[in-house]
Amino acid sequence: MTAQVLDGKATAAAIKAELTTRVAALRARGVVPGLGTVLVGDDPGSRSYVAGKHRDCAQVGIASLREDLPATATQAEVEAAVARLNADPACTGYIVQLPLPAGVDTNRVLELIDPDKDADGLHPTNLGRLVLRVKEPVTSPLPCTPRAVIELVERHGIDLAGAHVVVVGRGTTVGRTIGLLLTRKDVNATVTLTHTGTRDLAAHVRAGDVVVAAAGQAGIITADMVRPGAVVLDVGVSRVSDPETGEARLRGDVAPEVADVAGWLSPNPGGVGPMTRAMLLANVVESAERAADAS
Ligand SMILES: Nc1nc2c(c(=O)[nH]1)N[C@@H](CN(C=O)c1ccc(C(=O)N[C@@H](CCC(=O)O)C(=O)O)cc1)CN2
Repeated sequence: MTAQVLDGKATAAAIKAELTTRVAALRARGVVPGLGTVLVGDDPGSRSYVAGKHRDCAQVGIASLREDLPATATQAEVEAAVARLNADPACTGYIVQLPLPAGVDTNRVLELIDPDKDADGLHPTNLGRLVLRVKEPVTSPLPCTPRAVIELVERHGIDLAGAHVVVVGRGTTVGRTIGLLLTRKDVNATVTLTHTGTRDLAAHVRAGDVVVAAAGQAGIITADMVRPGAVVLDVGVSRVSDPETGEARLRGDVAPEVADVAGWLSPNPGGVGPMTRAMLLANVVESAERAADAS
């Protein structure tokens, strides 16, 4: 079997085209959505993701604002950047790029974000809303990567209702939050959350109709662990050095041979990553629409 491709690049492009129309409609009402970013340090991955977010904003007509701080920034300096974006009326939503350098308390920073400007859906108030609203629509931003996974699968015509989804990894941006979305009534999947402490990971993964690999460990999901025909989403990214050239290369959590077994597979790059960026834009547009409708 050769897996069909869950094409994140093409799907994200279609979503961005839809959002461009919605942003134009907001601008016609005098509302200009503005995304802010807080980037601390010079991690090449984080720098490139933030640059991509600003490029996306320019493409769809969202204004963008940057708070770039050095790796030596103190907790107080990071908190001051958050306070500036909270107070800036031109910023309708913003994100703090993760991970933050060691020495900065991530949870403390996330808690200081104005929940109404939380474009990542990672503020405790917004996560709490997601916990409480199982049946009714959620009218607050949703975590971008979990939303990206679900949107990518559904836009390829795959129904998640009743499916057994096995999630590998318990990080803040994906593993801990994706189950909250997948088990909502409108998605109706059943979720197993696995992590580094899980005994016999392979047996759990093999039981999945859908596998979400978000452990950040290159090639952890091998072909023998995947049920033939399963839907596999490769979310994790690791930078590994090429043994021959020594150059840094990006590798996903899913070994290439999984394509011979899976029914559907998201490429990495070109799968969940571009969709994560598209869902961030969707969060910003939806928040601006809600605010405009309320005023
Ligand atoms: N505040 C947040 N921090 C982080 C998040 C997040 O959702 N919010 N997720 C990840 C990083 N991330 C977004 O911030 C992200 C990762 C990857 C991509 C992407 O488009 N990747 C490309 C490949 C890019 C490359 O070649 O380097 C792809 O998959 O095709 C976008 C966003 C952690 N931090």
